Amino acid sequence: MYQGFWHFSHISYDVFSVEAMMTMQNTFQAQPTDIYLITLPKSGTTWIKAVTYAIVNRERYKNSTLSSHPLLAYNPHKCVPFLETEVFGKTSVYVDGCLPRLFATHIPYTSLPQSILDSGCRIVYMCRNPKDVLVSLFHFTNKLRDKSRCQMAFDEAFEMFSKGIMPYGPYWDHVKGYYNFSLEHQKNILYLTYEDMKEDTVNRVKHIAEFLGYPFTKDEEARGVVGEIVRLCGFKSLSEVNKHGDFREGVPNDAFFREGKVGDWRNHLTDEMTKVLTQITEQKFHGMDISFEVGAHVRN
Ligand SMILES: Nc1ncnc2c1ncn2[C@@H]1O[C@H](COP(=O)(O)OS(=O)(=O)O)[C@@H](OP(=O)(O)O)[C@H]1O
Repeated sequence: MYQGFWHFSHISYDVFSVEAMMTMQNTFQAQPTDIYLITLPKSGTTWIKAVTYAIVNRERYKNSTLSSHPLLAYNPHKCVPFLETEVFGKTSVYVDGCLPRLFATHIPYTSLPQSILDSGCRIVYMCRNPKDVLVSLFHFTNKLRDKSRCQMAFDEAFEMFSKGIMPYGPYWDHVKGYYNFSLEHQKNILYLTYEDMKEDTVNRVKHIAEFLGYPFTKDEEARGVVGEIVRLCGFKSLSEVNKHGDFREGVPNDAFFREGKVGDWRNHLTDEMTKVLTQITEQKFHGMDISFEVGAHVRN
């Protein structure tokens, strides 16, 4: 645990380790044009990476046939790198000196490199109903090939999650950290939920584009560019592209695409588990204008 949050150790995950993050805290230099996509694991990282990549690079690929778009060939995690992997030299496929630099990270607010906060760059934060995060994380870890390290029963996973133990957790503190930051810095951070994005993808995509300074023109809207991006980045399209192969050793591409639905927790949590997580969430988010109910919009 470091600065109130759980992290991997160097032995478990070198570039994502707490040691790597601590090094970066002091040395990483953000640029004002940078864009950071910040999430907790299993909160929509892959989706927001795809959407943002498609928005920001749409001019670049506008003449390419649909089949040559990078998102139809590569996992979105290859198109938008994690900050940690980039800083520690494991470059991704599509980071080739283009501006803006597009990074994703799970680093909690309290440990984010200061230069990111000082640079005035744009941050998109996406969170998701904790119950669905737990379920998604449970399935993901059980899909990893290194079974000895990750296998656990659902009630064990629940126990750990509700105690705050997950990578970059506690869940509630992570969400709250960025929520509080967003109250003071609405120009710099867009706070989204997975549920809102699911419910009204077209308008959310437009909103993200505007926030990032890449608004769709009337002509683009008339040509259906927004709809194309929504389809390209939709669960159906991405899960098809990523049906085979590995993202990295032991992590199959398809592990990032399971159901892509809101509310699958209802198929996993007992009434008692539901009660516990509801209580913790109500208590931790007391006074915050945040809801994961479909139809309830988070501040934007
Ligand atoms: N395009 C798209 N649209 C909607 N939903 C999507 C999409 N891509 C991935 N997913 C679902 O997101 C869940 C994985 O979360 P993350 O992408 O945050 O995982 S990770 O942190 O990058 O490992 C995981 O959710 P669950 O299906 O509930 O497990 C994925 O299925």
